[in-house]
Amino acid sequence: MQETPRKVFLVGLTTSQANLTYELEELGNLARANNLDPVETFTQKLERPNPATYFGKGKVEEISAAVTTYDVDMIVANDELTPSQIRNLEKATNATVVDRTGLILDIFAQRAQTKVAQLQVQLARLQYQLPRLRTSMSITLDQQTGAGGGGFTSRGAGETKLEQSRRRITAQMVHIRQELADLEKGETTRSAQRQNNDLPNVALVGYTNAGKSTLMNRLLARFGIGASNDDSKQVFEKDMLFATLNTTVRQLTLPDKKQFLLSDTVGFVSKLPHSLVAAFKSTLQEAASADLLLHVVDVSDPHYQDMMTTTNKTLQEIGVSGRPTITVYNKADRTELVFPEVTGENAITISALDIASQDALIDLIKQHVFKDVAVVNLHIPFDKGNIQAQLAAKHTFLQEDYDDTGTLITVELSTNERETFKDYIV
Ligand SMILES: Nc1nc2c(ncn2[C@@H]2O[C@H](COP(=O)(O)OP(=O)(O)OP(=O)(O)O)[C@@H](O)[C@H]2O)c(=O)[nH]1
Ligand SMILES: [Mg+2]
Repeated sequence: MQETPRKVFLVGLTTSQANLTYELEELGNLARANNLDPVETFTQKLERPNPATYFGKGKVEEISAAVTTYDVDMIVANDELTPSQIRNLEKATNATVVDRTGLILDIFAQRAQTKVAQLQVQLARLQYQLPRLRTSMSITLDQQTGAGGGGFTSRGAGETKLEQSRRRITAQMVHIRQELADLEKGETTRSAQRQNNDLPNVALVGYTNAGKSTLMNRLLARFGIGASNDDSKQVFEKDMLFATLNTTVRQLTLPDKKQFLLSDTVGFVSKLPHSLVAAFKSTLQEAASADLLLHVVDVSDPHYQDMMTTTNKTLQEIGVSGRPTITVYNKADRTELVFPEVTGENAITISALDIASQDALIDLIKQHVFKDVAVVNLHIPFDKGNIQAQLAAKHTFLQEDYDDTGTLITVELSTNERETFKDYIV
């Protein structure tokens, strides 16, 4: 059963580049996803954060007073704070201070389903926790990760105890890295096998909650193996932040037998902690090696442009750049926009829930990933029936005829396939 949400303050700074309205709305969503209830927001305009207390002195006093008035015991900060900023703010306000990074790590920890995701998140948390052992948040983290055994509850705890915790965490990190390396070896093999498969690889990427998994499921229901009869191939979709943490790859077969692989990936949010970005780099290999990215955008969100910028920045950070991309403006059913509508070579407005939209998107994907196909004529001797079967499994023949020695086939082949079957091309 869900406990009553804990009341918190959201606090943030307007620095020169920040879009604080967008970031605070996002922070509120992150807080709510952690069962926190933001009751008030405090902001201040500063060139850069105060190195000691994040806010200036006056603001800290204002917040301290409000902590008493509102009877709030937790403050959520919009940036990643330094360990000493957290400690000083906690001392001044008498409340627990959590930063954006801590919140995101907690959500990921709750959502992680697979062994790899769990280890990656745990590693990221320990890395975050290590320099923060003397903040009150680390006590909660301790209990959750079992890292420090929930050992010290007062800030005056002895250096030895602190040293012990540090050592334990470091040892745990070494262990997890080893376990991950072992697990990833298996994953690399699988991914290499897929590459041999020769099928174009299309990856769904985008901001969290944009509708990536929904789109994947709708397309799978129609074009997946076994199609709608097979629910086990469906991925998890839900109206929540970070519903998906691990990458799923599925094969789609279109009515004309053209095939491609579609992968669903973790969603992004601004200021995604570096430790998590690093941790999920390997999970995001599918996106990095994709022939085509579908950048899914929730166009019904007033902040969708900021979300697009966030996604592009994150992709760059994980080393995915210069990939051919289609921007998919999704959830148009919640707006006044016309859909489905192709708006240029690389953009389309759709609703993932709408069949006509799915078809229009598939057409656009085909134009991109099968653009190297060409019509060829093949002559296959009668004793090479296996070659003909191989082709028939993947293609609808445009024409089929016979002569004395074999079958004459007209079919669309990709560059790779034209190479494979070059002996039969006439
Ligand atoms: N109205 C409407 N809702 C949609 C559409 N696409 C997705 N949704 C809803 O949006 C919510 C989030 O969808 P998901 O598919 O889980 O989003 P995601 O991009 O996979 O999110 P993460 O896994 O968190 O990154 C769900 O409640 C969906 O039903 C759409 O085209 N129209
Ligand atoms: Mg998802």
